[in-house]
Amino acid sequence: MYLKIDGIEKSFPHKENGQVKVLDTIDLEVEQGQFVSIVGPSGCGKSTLLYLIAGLEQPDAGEILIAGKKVTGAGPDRVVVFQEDGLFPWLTILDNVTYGLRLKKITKKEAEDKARKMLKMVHLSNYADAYPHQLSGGMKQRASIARALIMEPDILLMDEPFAALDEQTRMVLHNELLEIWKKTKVTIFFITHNIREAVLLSEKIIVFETRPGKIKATFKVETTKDGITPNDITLQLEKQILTALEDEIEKVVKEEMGDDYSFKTRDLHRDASGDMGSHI
Ligand SMILES: Nc1ncnc2c1ncn2[C@@H]1O[C@H](COP(=O)(O)OP(=O)(O)OP(=O)(O)O)[C@@H](O)[C@H]1O
Repeated sequence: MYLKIDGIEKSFPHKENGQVKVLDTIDLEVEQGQFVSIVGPSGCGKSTLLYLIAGLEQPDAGEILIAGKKVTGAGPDRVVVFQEDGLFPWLTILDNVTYGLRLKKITKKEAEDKARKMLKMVHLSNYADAYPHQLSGGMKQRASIARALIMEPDILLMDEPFAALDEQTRMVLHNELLEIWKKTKVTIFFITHNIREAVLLSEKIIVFETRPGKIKATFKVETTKDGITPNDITLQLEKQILTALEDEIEKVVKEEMGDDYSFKTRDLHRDASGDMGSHI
C-alpha cells in the first residue's frame, strides 16, 4: 500500500481537561494516485490527520508510511493546499509559484519555465505578472494549486481548498482539479464538509466520527469504464454519507446546544450539496 496510516492516535493539551483526544486509532490505506476525501463533523480531527501526513505534527501512537517509509517530518513529496490561498501579496503570481523552488538547485530561467507550465495547467497563463489582489478568489486558489504542483509532490494534501469560494467558481475548480489529477496522477487527500464535492471528486470517501475522530464508514465511488458516475449512484451515495454524518453532527450539536436541540428532525440543513457540519 502506498500511504498507510497505522493505528494513529493524537491528543492535544486542553486547559480544562488536561488533554483532549482528537484522533483515536486511525487505520487507513490509500493507493498511489488515488483521490480520497475525508468528511466529518467540525472538530473531529480531519485537519490534524492531514498535518500528521504532512509531517507538521507528530502522532502519539501509530505510524504513517509512504511507500514503506515512515513519515518523521515535512518533506517536498507532500504539499498542503489550504482554504486560504496564502499567496505573498508583494510577489507576482509567477514569483509566488516559483517561490518554493528557491531551495532547489535550478536556474531562475528553469524555475520560471516550470512555473509558466504550471500556470498554463491551471489556466492562469495571462496572469503571470499580476499581483494576488488583482485576481478573484478562484484564480488565487488556482495559483495556490500551481504553487503546490510545481514542487512535483507525490501527495497533494488539500484542506477544504474550495470552502471559501462561491458555488460557480467551485464547479469550475472541481473540473480543473480532476483534469490536473488525471494529468499528473498525483495522490490526493482532500478534506471537505461538502458531501456532493466529495462524491464528485473522489474515488474513496471516509466519514469520520465526532471527536475523538475515528473512521465511521468508508464509501467507494463506483464509476463506469469512461470514469463517469451515473446520477442515480451519486445521489444514492450522497444519501448514505449524509445518513452516516447526521448522527455525528447530532452529537456535536447536542454537546454545544443542549440535549433538547435536534439536528436530525430539522430539514433546513439536510441538503448534501451544502457544507455539512462546518458552521455548527
Ligand atoms: N495544535 C493544537 N493544539 C491544541 N488543540 C488543537 C490543536 N490542533 C487542533 N486542536 C484541536 O483538535 C480538535 C480537532 O481539530 P481539527 O482542526 O483537526 O478538526 P477538523 O475536523 O479539521 O475541524 P473543522 O472541520 O472545524 O476544520 C479541535 O478541538 C481543535 O481545537
